[in-house]
Amino acid sequence: MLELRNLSFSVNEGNSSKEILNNINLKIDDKKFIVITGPNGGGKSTLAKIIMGIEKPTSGQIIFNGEDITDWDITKRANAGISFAFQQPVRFKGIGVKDLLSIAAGEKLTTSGACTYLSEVGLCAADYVRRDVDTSLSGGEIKRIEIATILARKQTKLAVFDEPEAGIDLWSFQKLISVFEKMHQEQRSIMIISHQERILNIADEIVLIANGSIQQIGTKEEIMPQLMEVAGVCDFYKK
Ligand SMILES: Nc1ncnc2c1ncn2[C@@H]1O[C@H](COP(=O)(O)OP(=O)(O)OP(=O)(O)O)[C@@H](O)[C@H]1O
Repeated sequence: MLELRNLSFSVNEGNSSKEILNNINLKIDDKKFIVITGPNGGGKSTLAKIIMGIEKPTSGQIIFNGEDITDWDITKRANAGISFAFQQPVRFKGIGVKDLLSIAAGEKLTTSGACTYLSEVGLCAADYVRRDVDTSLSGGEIKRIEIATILARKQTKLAVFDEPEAGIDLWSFQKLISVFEKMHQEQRSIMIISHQERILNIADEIVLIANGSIQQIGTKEEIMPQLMEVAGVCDFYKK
């Protein structure tokens, strides 16, 4: 499904270059659920942005379903079936929640159709379906609405979520776990960037990224000891 080959990413800082990702090699097979984890600033979000086409790698290749998509723009990648939920979702003044879900679905949704997706992410649909996707929504609300847009995108083959748990209350978090499990059962590939042990628990495979490099790939049992060794990360893994 997705293969990252020798992927590196650097940015210019004054007269020098700062390396953010260094020689990342990773395969995400069809229908796999992988979690990317690791300490703050390790390069996880940058990797997700490179997969979606928001950032361009300095070197390396991205192969999706056998095609080299390294030079494809965001729209082409989205049309090919890659969906992305931002760590901090974008807000749109003047666009309603129902409109946004319709854009994601690629068809004009009925109110009840839009409500189905909102209910799946634990929102009382009637309260939100007529709201705008603007700054009046709380952080947890906009996060869940964005996750609902990914559910509405039926052509999604690979869904990438950047810290979906951020700002989500405990009850809704349990709902989200069910959403990810359902997506997995629907045979979509899922990549979630997360610090949450309950998300690590349901992954097929966990990738530990620190200092811009993949440190280890394995099951939760294999990864946990190394995870705890990576300086300063222990506090982030809350049960
Ligand atoms: N455009 C940029 N210019 C300069 N530095 C950048 C740029 N983009 C990312 N970085 C730096 O690269 C590092 C990796 O950032 P990234 O957001 O990918 O980390 P992360 O692993 O997702 O962290 P977190 O867990 O805190 O979300 C950070 O030190 C960040 O400040």
